[in-house]
Amino acid sequence: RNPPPSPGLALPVVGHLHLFQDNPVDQLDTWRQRLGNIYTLQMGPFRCVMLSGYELISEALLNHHESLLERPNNFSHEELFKYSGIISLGGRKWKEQRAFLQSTLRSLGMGRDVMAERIRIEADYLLATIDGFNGQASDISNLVMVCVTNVITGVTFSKRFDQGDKIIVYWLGFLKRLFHLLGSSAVINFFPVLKYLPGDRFNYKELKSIIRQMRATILEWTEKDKRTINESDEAFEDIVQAFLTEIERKKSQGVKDTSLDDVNLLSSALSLFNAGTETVTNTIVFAVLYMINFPNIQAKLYQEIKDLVGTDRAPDVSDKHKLKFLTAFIMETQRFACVIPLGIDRLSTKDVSLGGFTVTAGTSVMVNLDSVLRDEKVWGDPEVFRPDRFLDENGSVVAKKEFVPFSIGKRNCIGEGLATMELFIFISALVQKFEFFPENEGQIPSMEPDIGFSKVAKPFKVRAISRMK
Ligand code: HEM
Repeated sequence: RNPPPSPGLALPVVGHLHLFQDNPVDQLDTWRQRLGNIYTLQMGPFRCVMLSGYELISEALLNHHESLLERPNNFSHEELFKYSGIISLGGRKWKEQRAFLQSTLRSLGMGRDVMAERIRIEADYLLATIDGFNGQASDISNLVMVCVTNVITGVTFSKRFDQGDKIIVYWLGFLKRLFHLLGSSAVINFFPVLKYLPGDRFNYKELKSIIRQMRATILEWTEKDKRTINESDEAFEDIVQAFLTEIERKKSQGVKDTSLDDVNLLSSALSLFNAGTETVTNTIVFAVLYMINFPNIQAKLYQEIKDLVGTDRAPDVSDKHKLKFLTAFIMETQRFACVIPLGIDRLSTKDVSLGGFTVTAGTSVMVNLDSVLRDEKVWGDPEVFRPDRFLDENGSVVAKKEFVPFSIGKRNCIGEGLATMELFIFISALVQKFEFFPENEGQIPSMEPDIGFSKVAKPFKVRAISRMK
């Protein structure tokens, strides 16, 4: 069968888990250098194959996509999400759910002016709140997350919240804790028996309780009883309205085998929050961190906006083609930060031949996006933060195929269009309005991230001095 090589002896019960060092992403890179772009890891009873480098990842996700569209049978997808919602569904139901959400997001304006307007309102709120700090050093990550969350609550439920709102304070607590716990409880994916230990050493019980509370909140936000559903409606103000209408249509057509039901409504709404808030928030926070680390780059970003847009109005999406250095800066921020380093795990449903090896059916397949975004052969100096790498000699933006923060193929990020718009509007607004400094002069906060399921900047405070006063 020619299985991909493994990094060493797989011990009974634990497999290769004992070989992991503190920083898992660095560890995977070390194995890649020794074993090549494809290798096997035995994680408890589960066989995983790790793919690195653009060639192999694109071969898997573009050429063999039909065999790699499912999610593995692990604790996160099975027990927490009960194989429901866009992230955890597989097969025909996933296809139905994805097509429905994609077309609903499009009809709600993803990539168009109406969506830009929604984001603009949140960007204005962000600027006004930061301005209110009057240059006092503060950690802005929670505030950014409120604004980014409001974009999703707007699209999903037509709701928005102010920073001090009790419900949003709770919600952010859930979201932040959820991402932390998805990292610390990941070991249960490979050793399900650990969840039966007394106490809650691996945060299994807490994680389940948080998901339960998030589902209850989402159910409340849908305001199902207060909505009037009309099956013939074609225009909707939010995803919930579109979803409930489709549920009614399916019912009246007598369709039973469908993913458009109440369970998937809650789970897909939860999926959009889980996938669409941390990622965008972290990227914006990293952008501010990099601006503090590289004042020359910050000055150049401001100068570009000042020269090409001015300071009387905020930059909008139609300015993007002019703001080439800013666009390159955002791309370099995404490359350098790589907030979802290992994508979301897949399951091979057939034997797949990859890189000269056989990945047998039933194997978990992980794609190491970090290995592509930091590949020395592609970028030359991947450890250097250099936005200019995305500009050619005429100053035009170069879109390299290896720029893959949203992954590739049929199951790539469904929110790419929305995220790209959010990053442009939020970051350009911040650059135009403020000059950012470290909390204490001369003490630059570290760019080294905390690594769990996602990469997060270590907490830092920033002084934002308004350029408009
Ligand atoms: C900078 C921001 C973002 C990054 C870097 C990012 C990255 C990713 C990555 C790497 C995947 C895994 C794709 C794969 O399995 O191959 C993914 C999936 C997904 N993302 Fe994003 N994402 C971002 C923002 C968003 C936003 C704003 C939304 C909400 C609209 C969103 C919704 C999703 C969903 C629902 C999936 C699962 C898709 C599926 O299973 O079919 N993401 N994202």
